[in-house]
Amino acid sequence: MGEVGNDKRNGEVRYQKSYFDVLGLCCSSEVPLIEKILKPLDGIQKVSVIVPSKTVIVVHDSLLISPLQIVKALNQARLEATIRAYGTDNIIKKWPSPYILACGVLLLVSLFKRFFHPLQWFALAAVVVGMPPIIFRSIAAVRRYTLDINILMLIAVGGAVALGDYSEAGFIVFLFTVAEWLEARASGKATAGMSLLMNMAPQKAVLAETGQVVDARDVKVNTIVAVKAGEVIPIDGVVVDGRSEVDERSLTGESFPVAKQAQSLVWAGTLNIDGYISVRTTALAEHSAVAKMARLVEEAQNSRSQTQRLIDSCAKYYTPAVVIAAAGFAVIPSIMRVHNPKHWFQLALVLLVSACPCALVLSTPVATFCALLKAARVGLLIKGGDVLEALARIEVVAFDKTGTITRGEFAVVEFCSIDSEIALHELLYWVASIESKSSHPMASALVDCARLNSIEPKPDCVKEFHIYPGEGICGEIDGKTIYIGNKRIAARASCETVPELVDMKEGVTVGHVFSGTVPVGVFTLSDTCRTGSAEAIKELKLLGIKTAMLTGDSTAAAMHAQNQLGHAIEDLHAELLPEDKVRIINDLKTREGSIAMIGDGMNDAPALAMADVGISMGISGSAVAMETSHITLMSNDIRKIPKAIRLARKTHFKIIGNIFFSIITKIAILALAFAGHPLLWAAVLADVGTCLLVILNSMMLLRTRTQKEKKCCGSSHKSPVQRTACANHCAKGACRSASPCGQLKSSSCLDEHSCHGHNDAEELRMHSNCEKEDCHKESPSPSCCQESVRHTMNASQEHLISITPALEHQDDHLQKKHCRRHVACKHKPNIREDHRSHVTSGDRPLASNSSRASANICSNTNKNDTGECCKSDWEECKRKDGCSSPQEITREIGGCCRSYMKECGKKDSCCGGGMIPEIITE
Ligand SMILES: Nc1ncnc2c1ncn2[C@@H]1O[C@H](COP(=O)(O)OP(=O)(O)OP(=O)(O)O)[C@@H](O)[C@H]1O
Ligand SMILES: [Zn+2]
Repeated sequence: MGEVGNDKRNGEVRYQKSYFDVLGLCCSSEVPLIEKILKPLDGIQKVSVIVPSKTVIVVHDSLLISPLQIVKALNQARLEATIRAYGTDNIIKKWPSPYILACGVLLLVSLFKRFFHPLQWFALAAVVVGMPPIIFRSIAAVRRYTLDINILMLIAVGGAVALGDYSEAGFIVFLFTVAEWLEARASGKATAGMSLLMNMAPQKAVLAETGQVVDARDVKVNTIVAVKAGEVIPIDGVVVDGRSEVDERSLTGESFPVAKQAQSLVWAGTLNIDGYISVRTTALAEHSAVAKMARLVEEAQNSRSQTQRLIDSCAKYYTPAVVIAAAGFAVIPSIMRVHNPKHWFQLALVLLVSACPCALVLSTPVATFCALLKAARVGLLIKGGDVLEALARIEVVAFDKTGTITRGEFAVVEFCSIDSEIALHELLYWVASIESKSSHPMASALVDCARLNSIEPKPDCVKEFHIYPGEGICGEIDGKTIYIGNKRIAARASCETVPELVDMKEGVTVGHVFSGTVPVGVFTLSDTCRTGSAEAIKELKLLGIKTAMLTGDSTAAAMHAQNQLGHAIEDLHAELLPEDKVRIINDLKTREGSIAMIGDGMNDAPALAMADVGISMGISGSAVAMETSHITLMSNDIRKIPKAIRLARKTHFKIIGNIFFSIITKIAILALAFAGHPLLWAAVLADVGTCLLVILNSMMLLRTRTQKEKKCCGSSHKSPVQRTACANHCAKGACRSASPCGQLKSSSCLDEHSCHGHNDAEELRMHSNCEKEDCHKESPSPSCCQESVRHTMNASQEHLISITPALEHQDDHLQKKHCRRHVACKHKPNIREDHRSHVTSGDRPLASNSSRASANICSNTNKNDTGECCKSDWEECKRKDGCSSPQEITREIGGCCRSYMKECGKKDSCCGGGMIPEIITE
């Protein structure tokens, strides 16, 4: 695949990154060889060798040297290099080469020498047929003064022939060549997944205006591209028109489709399932998230872990030492004229073959490679083997609260002016204008609240904007200096008193507004825990890991989250400044041991860097956090964290197993040789066999647990706890709980267990993650488990089946009644002071008077027949986050929009695609 890197299109320098499959790349011992070949060539900028996948990546100047010339140079050393074409996996040789087959047949015939002695020459013929590739590669290695496995094998075969042991020589050749072929096959399979990851984004894009098909790399930022149903989005961007569902599995590992419409962000490499959208690009193709991810994974493959470095440096001494010892065993006895020189010579040959550290050298990188690949597939970007090793040792996991444990999607509960001189809409205008410059999750809630009340924030009118990390922000607007933040901001505003809110809703975050030194406003915001937060923490506990919460938010808000999590978190720290977080991480590190920190925001970056493993949230999260962290969760599902730790631990055991196994076989063979049985063929078998076993053992990490999942999803006689666990670990190809209220099952699950057919309320609850029992008790229809359309997608991206289960005929009336009791906005304002005016986020006409005003007005005036309720506005849903169900009927009534679902998640019982959200004016 040729990929243009940092090219200067107008200038002459045009660096290109080319990928080569190098089948002759056996183990790390060949890395220096390849570097020696390529580095001196003109126009080569960087060479990276990925041993486990037999891949060489070269960054070169395409004008000075072409990929073809590079291949030629590699093949002069008999390395069997080919250019990897775009979109194809590296060549997996299905059958061994005719030479290997011929070698095998000849060897087989020679076994009959007992009956007819001259047949022994067939063994020699087998050697002759199978040897050429080994000889050529040895010559290439000798020319470059490197000692590699080919030379060792050549000496061993030569020695066996010299001893007249033709069968033995034939066996060595055959075993070696067959094992090489098997290895190539195995690593080819592992790489197939890798190149899939690299080639996720398409190379072509369609310009919306002209319909012209262009190279994705030539598309500039702010170009509108068209993406039809079934097509992969070519470049990161924002939807400007159209509506569809997008499968982001390739990026996030999440198998449920995400609804997109105007203003939604879309990512290159994700699949547009069912609608036509036009996308305004926000990045160049090479800077898209998927390209970044591919680059990181690639770099991760190249970085060597500590264990690996240790092994590599041992191997460096091991091979020459054993070769010298072998030479000693061959020469000294013959000088001393011992009575049995042949025995000693054989012993020397066994030693020589055992000098190859192949399996040992491969033990770490192959396992790491497979683990990183597996992680990337489920939406976990791990930056290297070292991180994986550190992750396996983690003893404490610290979470940031906002945006990590909670959704970070705040809703304004109250917004009050406490200064009779300042009208509410004016205050809201100031706050929203200044907040539009902030990226804090609270900021967007306040801006939204203003917009809902027909106030358009004007960030351009804000001067002297300043952020006080952990405290809030300030800015100058209309000639006034406005401070917005928690109670700490009072000190910044040089105000000594902080107005307290009386009769406040539990668990809300309180914000204060100061104009100069005068307190002018108070607001409260609420946020909810993410689906799966509690589970993730429980799972970490099962893994024996301690959990902590470090938040800049108030103690009350932290306690509220803790309550929602069922007091699962052991260590709680609130009202922290970024530097406090760093200090606590340090404390925990010395007190408890290895620590991982998970955060999303910019102010978490120092803490992420301080932790042994820093984990950042989401592709859309803060870029700084993504840079400083060691792991990025491509989706916001923190349940992936225990998964990652499990994977890391498993990899650790695999590596230990590999190392142990490769050492023990060497020792066994040498012990056998010294005990008087120098078996040359056994030594070769042990060498190539362990190599192969190490690869296969590591590849088990890539296995998907389909079998187990099928069983667990299908079985109905499991305990609820078991079923939750199973629903959660079910990944691709099995059922999976998705959003708090929506659940999707993929084809295999639907087909095999007809999950959508069962009506067992308990089962539905388990699958849909609705935590409240009364969900089903109150509404007989499976309202909780009803993402109404379940998508089945298969990898071919063409066969799209959507199954619409019979969920439409729900008892509408019952739901309405039910909803009325739960849905938000019925909250009555608590006005304690006479001059406090009040707004809630769902309200439109703003009570702009400063008197005892309370306004709970729906964002949409569609009242229902009784006149007391109104449906949530579809337009608003659309703008906020989009409809998560493609069902048109639900769309119209807005019942499916996620902001509604979010509300549902909070209320537990009202979740479902077909229901009508109502906002009640009291
Ligand atoms: N833009 C802002 N507008 C209003 N208040 C803010 C803003 N930024 C910060 N604050 C206040 O400062 C507090 C601390 O913010 P910080 O970003 O450190 O933590 P957080 O995001 O609330 O929580 P966590 O540390 O769990 O992510 C917030 O709880 C909020 O009260
Ligand atoms: Zn070897």
